Amino acid sequence: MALASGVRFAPRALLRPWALLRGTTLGRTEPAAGGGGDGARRFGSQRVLVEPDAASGVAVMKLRNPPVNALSLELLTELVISLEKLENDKTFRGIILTSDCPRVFCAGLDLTEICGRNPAHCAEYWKAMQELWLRMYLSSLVLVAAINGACPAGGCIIALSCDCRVLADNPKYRIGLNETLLGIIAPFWLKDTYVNTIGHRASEQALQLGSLFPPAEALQVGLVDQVVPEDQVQSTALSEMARWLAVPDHARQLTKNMMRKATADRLLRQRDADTQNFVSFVCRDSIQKSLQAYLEKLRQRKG
Ligand SMILES: CC/C=C\C/C=C\C/C=C\CC/C=C/CC(=O)SCCNC(=O)CCNC(=O)[C@H](O)C(C)(C)COP(=O)(O)OP(=O)(O)OC[C@H]1O[C@@H](n2cnc3c(N)ncnc32)[C@H](O)[C@@H]1OP(=O)(O)O
Repeated sequence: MALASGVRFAPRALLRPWALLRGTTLGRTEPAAGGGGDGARRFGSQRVLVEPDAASGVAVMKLRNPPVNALSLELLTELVISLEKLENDKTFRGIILTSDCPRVFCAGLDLTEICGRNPAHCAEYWKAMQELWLRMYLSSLVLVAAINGACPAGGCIIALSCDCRVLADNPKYRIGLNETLLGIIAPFWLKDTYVNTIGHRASEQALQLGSLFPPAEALQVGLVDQVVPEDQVQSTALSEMARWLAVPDHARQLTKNMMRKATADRLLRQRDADTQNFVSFVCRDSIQKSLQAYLEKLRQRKG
């Protein structure tokens, strides 16, 4: 997205996301329940519901990939497209990101995308993950995460890519990077995002231990900015948004860029190497075995 200074803020898509979406409903616009004018029209895709409010310049973007909003390739792609659409529409200055699935904000990577898949698929998947992170982390819009459910691993990264996080006060809604408990390792740009948010020492501990923080601890360590009763998450996110939108866009955007560019550039410089690392790591027999075992455990603990 172009800034007043002419600096291009978010990297252009290196993917060809449209190709994935043939036959989906992306781009369809429908009236919101009880809505009337343009400002109340929804658009979106199968897995991302966008409720734009032109009057306030704020859109609510809801993840709806049941049961747990796992980041499938399709969800990643649809998120990038929806974000780009809002960024290209000068009406919008902010997005509230939340979940349409009960009790889960986002379960992180869709493990079925990297279990028993060939290297080419894993590479395509990881590039889509990189793309979403880059787009969100550098977005010129204000992004507020209204975290209304569990938020492990990749879910936490989605939340950390936002400018501000409001978490519902429910002990089951834990947030953090638990990769080590799955026998995998957070890549450097997830680690950098963590360090940028909660500092080096806290990240060192939390990453090695694979800590998932309940709300009070998440607030204490600085992973989230507010913890509020569940029925106040949306209204609090809107109040936070108002606070951020009170700042002139150009000053806030340039400051955000100043704070985040070095971290994003680090990935941009070594994107291919990062993809190769990921693919060779997750395709190892031993890693495939632990991912399979973890998925099996998730499936069995149901009911
Ligand atoms: C030397 C090193 C060099 C280089 C390193 C390079 C790269 C590094 C490598 C890898 C880094 C990769 C980064 C990974 C980040 C991630 O995001 S990994 C994913 C981690 N996610 C989790 O651990 C969450 C797991 N899920 C849960 O804990 C719970 O499901 C949750 C609390 C979210 C919700 O609980 P509940 O409501 O009770 O739901 P269920 O547990 O019953 O689940 C319902 C069905 O959903 C399936 N499912 C859950 N999570 C996932 C998932 N992440 N992917 C796919 N599927 C998932 C679950 O199996 C149930 O399915 P079923 O209905 O039984 O078929």
